[in-house]
Amino acid sequence: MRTDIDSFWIFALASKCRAFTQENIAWSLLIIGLAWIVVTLIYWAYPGGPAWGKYKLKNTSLTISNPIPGPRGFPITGSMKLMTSLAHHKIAAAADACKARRLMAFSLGDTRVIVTCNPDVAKEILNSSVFADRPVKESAYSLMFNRAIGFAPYGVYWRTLRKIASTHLFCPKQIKAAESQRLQIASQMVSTFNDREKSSFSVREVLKRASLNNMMCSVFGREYKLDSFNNEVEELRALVEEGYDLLGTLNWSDHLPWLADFDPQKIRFRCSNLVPKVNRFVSRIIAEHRALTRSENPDFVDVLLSLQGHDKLSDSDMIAVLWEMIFRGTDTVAVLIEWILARMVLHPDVQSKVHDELYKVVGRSRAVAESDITAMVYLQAVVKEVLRLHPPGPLLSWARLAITDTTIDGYHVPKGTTAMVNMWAISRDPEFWEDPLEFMPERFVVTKEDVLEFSVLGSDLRLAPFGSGRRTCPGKTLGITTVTFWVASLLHEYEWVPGEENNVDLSEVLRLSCEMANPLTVKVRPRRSSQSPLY
Ligand code: HEM
Repeated sequence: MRTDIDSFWIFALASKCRAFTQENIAWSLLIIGLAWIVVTLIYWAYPGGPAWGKYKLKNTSLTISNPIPGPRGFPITGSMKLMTSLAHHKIAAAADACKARRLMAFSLGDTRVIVTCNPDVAKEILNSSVFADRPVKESAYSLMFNRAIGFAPYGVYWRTLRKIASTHLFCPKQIKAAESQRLQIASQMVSTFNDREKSSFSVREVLKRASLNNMMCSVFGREYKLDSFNNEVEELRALVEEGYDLLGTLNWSDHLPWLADFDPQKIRFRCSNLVPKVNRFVSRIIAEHRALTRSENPDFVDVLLSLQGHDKLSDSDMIAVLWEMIFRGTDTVAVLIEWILARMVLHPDVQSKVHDELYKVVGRSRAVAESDITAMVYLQAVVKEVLRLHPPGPLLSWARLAITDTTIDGYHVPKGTTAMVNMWAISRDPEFWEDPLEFMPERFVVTKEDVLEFSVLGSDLRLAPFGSGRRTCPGKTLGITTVTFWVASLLHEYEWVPGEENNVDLSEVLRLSCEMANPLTVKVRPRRSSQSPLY
């Protein structure tokens, strides 16, 4: 009330004062507007665009050597356009145009970003403790991912989760324990495809369902048949789909904070609708586990419930961790298998070499077992070659965040900068790969005794589709085991040929993972005359 009276007197006085004429107010606004435009243009003129210019101008006392080269983009928004559809292609093209493949700077609104298309610089970034944090998007916060491994800030809580993951969830014993479940799902996939033998069909639906069922079993201990409809699976599928969409969307409010109140893309609104549903779903499963006595084969919920002392998690943290596992483990695996099958259809000569290897290692009389995979050198090379040309996370899925000021490739990188690695560009670079666009699994087959096997698990940054360093993918062994075994089973049972339309379209679409833009359509021909069940 008092404030209203004060403002009344101020306006009354101002109206009497000659300085506050309409003309003067208009001039003042014009000058302020012009000053704002000038400052905006000065920010924008700096290499890398407005966010980098703002940093430079606010830190004039810092003697920052030469700036990191990069596109300016637009004033205020910077290079948002780089992050819309197929960001990995656009970023690589921009890096070429700016001659900045080693390190390029750009702005996403107020966010300073660096990106590299070079393996040495990628190693410097990913293996540095300075970049052990992640920039957290609003959607990730809203969807509780800041309490799960992927987006938890670097610190004690994140370290505890990583320790739990490596000692309990992804340890060799736990992966081995889920072998029979993978075998059963492989068998169900084979039967499903057998029913579709006569005509061409899309494989995506079956792969996504198989992958979701696999994660439902590992995480929640739920076993579902691939060909039967189940409300619980459908419910979870819808929740996961909505989550993918939200996390995969570039949220303008993350980079232009003044937009946040308006929620222009309705991301906050959709997240707030989704979270209670996820909470209800996962809480119900946790409650059921609490009510039961421990099973012999513990699932992830059992493992988390059994933790004691410092490692014990609250229910809400458990929900976040379990939800993330379903989320991360489902689409990466399905997306990668679809790319592998597409390449098999496109390169029948390579497919027949895998068939030969299957014949030698497994024979025709029995199904593939996981223990056969170690002897299948050529199949493993095929998986690596597909990871090289079609990494599910071409920009390594989630970026890193600089915790302190640091130096990368001789350039000053300030605290709070987001760092990305364009793995897609690195693994197609002719400087590091011979005939990089050719599909040649042979490049990964060790021929001479003195040549070391190429590991894709993060030690060689020319191909590190699971990332590297402290925040490398904890599910990589599980992921690669599942993919290789399922592909071996599918190729052992069938020959994969083009569908009626006779075309395999390798165009990509980048959501949370990089998928085939047009789902693969195929026909199958059984290879083993008597279709003996696998299980
Ligand atoms: C083909 C399969 C997979 C691929 C290509 C893949 C790829 C990746 C990549 C590139 C990262 C970021 C690494 C970095 O920043 O250095 C990541 C992180 C992560 N992945 Fe995977 N992943 C796969 C399977 C899985 C599976 C099966 C799970 C779990 C069930 C999983 C759970 C995670 C988690 C929790 C993180 C976050 C780690 C952290 O921030 O500490 N991933 N993954």
